[in-house]
Amino acid sequence: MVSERFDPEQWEPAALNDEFRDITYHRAVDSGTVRIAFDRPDVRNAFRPGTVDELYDALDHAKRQTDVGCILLTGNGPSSKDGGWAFCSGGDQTVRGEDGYQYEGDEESEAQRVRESQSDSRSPSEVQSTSEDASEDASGQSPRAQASEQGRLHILEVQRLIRHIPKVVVAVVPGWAVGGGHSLHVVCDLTLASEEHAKFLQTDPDVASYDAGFGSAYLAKQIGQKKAREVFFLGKTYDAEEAAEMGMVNEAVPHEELEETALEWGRRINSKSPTAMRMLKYAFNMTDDGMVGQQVFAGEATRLGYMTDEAKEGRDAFVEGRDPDFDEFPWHY
Ligand SMILES: CC(C)(COP(=O)(O)OP(=O)(O)OC[C@H]1O[C@@H](n2cnc3c(N)ncnc32)[C@H](O)[C@@H]1OP(=O)(O)O)[C@@H](O)C(=O)NCCC(=O)NCCSC(=O)CCC(=O)c1ccccc1C(=O)O
Repeated sequence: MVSERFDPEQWEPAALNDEFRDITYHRAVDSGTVRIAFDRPDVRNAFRPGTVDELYDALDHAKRQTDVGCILLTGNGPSSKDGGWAFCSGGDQTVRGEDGYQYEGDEESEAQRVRESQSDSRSPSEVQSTSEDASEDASGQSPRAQASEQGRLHILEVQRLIRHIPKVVVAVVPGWAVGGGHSLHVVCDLTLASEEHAKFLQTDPDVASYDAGFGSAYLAKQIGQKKAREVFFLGKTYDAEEAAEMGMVNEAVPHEELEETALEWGRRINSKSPTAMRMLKYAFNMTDDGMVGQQVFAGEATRLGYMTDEAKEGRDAFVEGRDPDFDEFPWHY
């Protein structure tokens, strides 16, 4: 069983699913929707470094599927220990070291294996680095294979991927969204929550952590400064209805309808124009993302420009060694 509310008739395992240990990755049978789920329910779906690597890989894979328009990010459950539900409870505090979260056990062996296999051809700093885009990794290794001796804080790379992925990412919250898990739901485009079990809580300052980026500053854009400061400074727990009233949850639905509603949202999203949805996501991001936001939006504008006959004339003229002739193209106003 993947998760109690998971309907196996509606999903098939996606590529990479069998390689993952801490997450599951499925694709809907009837729409361009994928479901990526934390799969550590006994620890409220806390993430360790390997979890973050897998999450990055799954998101990066989903990003590249041109027939996928919607990504559901959720948490499997319930806990086999006490029946509790969670979206994600943030960084696994049991593996937190002095400079970040540590790979452990077989993750360490993986780190050692990767270091040994790469030591002939790469400097130590290269071995420890990751790029935001897996395809840009000089070694050709997936981020999953980049287990490091150093502590990691790379959930922020996942946050940036969610922010820039040209698809709609929906946080589907069946239980606790806490600490770094709360920040993840904040950075997702939409949040759908279980009426009965979803709970939203920021414990970052309790464990001397601080997401000073999207987790706090972007949250304040969603729910206002006073409320966002309350979330962090008082550490109150909010249920799904309260979170919806605050503006950080789009809708609260009965727990047993959560996954079906999420799939229905996926179908609605996939029925819309991919270009329009991509441009809208980047438009929403742009005002908060500074020059990077402008660059991402501008890149898509350039892509649209390249698709025109006008752009083809510019390219063809260069390739054919002649002056371009733009006379037939109007100066639109
Ligand atoms: C989530 C709780 C509120 C749930 O409470 P409750 O329902 O009473 O259940 P518990 O009995 O407490 O928990 C059940 C079981 O799960 C274990 N567990 C829960 N959360 C974690 C966790 N985060 N790490 C490890 N283990 C966890 C718990 O110990 C129990 O185990 P048993 O063996 O059964 O006893 C409550 O559990 C809770 O408050 N959890 C801690 C939440 C927390 O503080 N999370 C960390 C916040 S900091 C963070 O997430 C990192 C931030 C971050 O990502 C980041 C920030 C800035 C820069 C970079 C980064 C980055 O990249 O990491």
